[in-house]
Amino acid sequence: MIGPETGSNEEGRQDGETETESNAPPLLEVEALDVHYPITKGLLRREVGRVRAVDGVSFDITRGETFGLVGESGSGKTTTAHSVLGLEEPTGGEIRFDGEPVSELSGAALQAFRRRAQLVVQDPNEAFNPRMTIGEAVAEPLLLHGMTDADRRRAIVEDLLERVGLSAPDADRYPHEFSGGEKQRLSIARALVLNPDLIVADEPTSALDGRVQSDVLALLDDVRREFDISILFISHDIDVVRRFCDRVAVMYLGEVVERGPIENVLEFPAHPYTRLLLGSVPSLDPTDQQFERPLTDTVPDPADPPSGCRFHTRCPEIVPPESVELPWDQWMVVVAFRFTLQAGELPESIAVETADGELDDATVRDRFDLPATLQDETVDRGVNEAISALITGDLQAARDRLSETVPTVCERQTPTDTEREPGHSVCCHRYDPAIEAEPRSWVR
Ligand SMILES: Nc1ncnc2c1ncn2[C@@H]1O[C@H](COP(=O)(O)OP(=O)(O)OP(=O)(O)O)[C@@H](O)[C@H]1O
Repeated sequence: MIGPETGSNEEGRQDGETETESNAPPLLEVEALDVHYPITKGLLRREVGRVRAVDGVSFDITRGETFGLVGESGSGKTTTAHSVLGLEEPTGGEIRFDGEPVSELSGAALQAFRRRAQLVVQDPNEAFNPRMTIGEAVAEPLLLHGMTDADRRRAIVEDLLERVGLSAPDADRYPHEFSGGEKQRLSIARALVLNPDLIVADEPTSALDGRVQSDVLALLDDVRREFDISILFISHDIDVVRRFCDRVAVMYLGEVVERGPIENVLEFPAHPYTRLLLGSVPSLDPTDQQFERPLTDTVPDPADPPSGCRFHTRCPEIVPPESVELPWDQWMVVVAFRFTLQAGELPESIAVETADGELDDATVRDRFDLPATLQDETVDRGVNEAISALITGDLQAARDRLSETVPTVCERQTPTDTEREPGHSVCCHRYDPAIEAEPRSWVR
C-alpha cells in the first residue's frame, strides 16, 4: 500500500463498521444534480436567466468500477465532475460519498474526502509547476496532508514512479523533460499518492495521440485493479469509453439521456442521440442513409434549452403527430426544414437570395430536399405557405407556419426514464408505452 500514513481505503467509515460489498452503499451517488449559472445584467447584476449546465443528473459508481460520462462538448460533463469533487457548488440535488452527503462534510471528514477523491485533468501541463522537480510535485499532496518525513515521501514517490512506468531517478527531473504521455503518467502518480478511492479523469487522453493514449488508458486500468479504485471517466469519444468503462451515462445539454452497462448501451443503443454518437443509421430501410446525421447541426443554448425532449430539434427519430400521413423520408425533410429555419441555419445562398428578393419556390425546395408536393395535403399546404413567407423574407412567419403544421409530442412533453433491461434506462418518447411511436430499427 502506498501513502499508509494518510490512511487506508477504510478511512471515512465509522469505527467498527464492517460493511460488506453487498450492503455497502455505492462509493459515489449523484442524485438529481443541478448546476445552474446565473446570467446577470446591469450594474446591479440582476439575474436575467440561467445556464442549465447540469440539470437533474443522477448516477452512482460502485467500488472498483469505471463509469463513463460521454457527450458532446458543452453537455455538462466537466461541470458534473467538478461538482463531484466539491470544486463546484451544486444548485440542487445531492452528492454522497460513501453514503455521506458531500455538502455536509467538514473538518477531518472533509479533509479525508479531499484525499479520497482525486482529479486527473486533460492537459498534464496544467498539473505541474515548471519550477518544481517531479519528486516535489508528486509528493506535494503528501506534505499538504501532513507527512513531514522527507525520506518517507521520497520512498513513496519513487515506488509510484516505477508503478506508472517511469523510474525512481525521474524524481529529480523537471516537467519539461517529459513527453505528453509521460506527463500524464506523472499526473496519475500524483493522483495516486494519497491512496484515493475515486479518481475523476476528465478527458485524460484527448490531448495525447493514438498509441500513447492506449498506454495511458492501460495504466489507468492497471491502477484501478491494483488499488481497487473507482474511476469517473469523462470523454467526448464514445470509442474510448467503450474500451475502458464498465457502465456509461450519455449526456446531452445537461441531462442524462441513456445510462447502463457498456455492452447494453453501446451494442443496443436506444436513444437516438446515443445512436448518432455511435455513427449509426436510424432507418427501416438500410439503403436510406440520408439521416444518419442530426436534423440540424446547431446545438441549442443551455440557457434556453428546447422544451420537451431537449434533443428534439436535432433528433432523426422525432415522433410525427398522429394526424400526419407522410412517408418517413418526407417527414424527415419537413422537420429538417422546420428546425433548420428555427435554428437560423439558412444556407448562405438562400440568405443572399432572400436579401436580393431573388429567391423562388424551386430554389428553396432544392436547398432543403423538399419534393414538389408532399403526400399529406395539410402538411403540403403548410410547407407551401412557409416557403412563400421565406421568399418574401418573413423568416418568423415561415417558422410559425411550420411549427403549426408539424407539431410533435417531443416538444410538448418531457420524456421520462424507461428501463430497457435491468440497469439500462433511456429517456425518450419512443419508449413510452403511452405514446404511439415505436423505436425505429437501426443499422450501423
Ligand atoms: N462558470 C460558468 N458560467 C457560465 N456557464 C458555464 C460555466 N461553466 C460552464 N458553463 C457552461 O455550461 C455548459 C456545460 O459546460 P461543461 O464544461 O460542463 O461541458 P462539457 O461537456 O464538459 O464540455 P467540454 O468537453 O467542452 O468541457 C456549457 O454551455 C458551458 O458554456
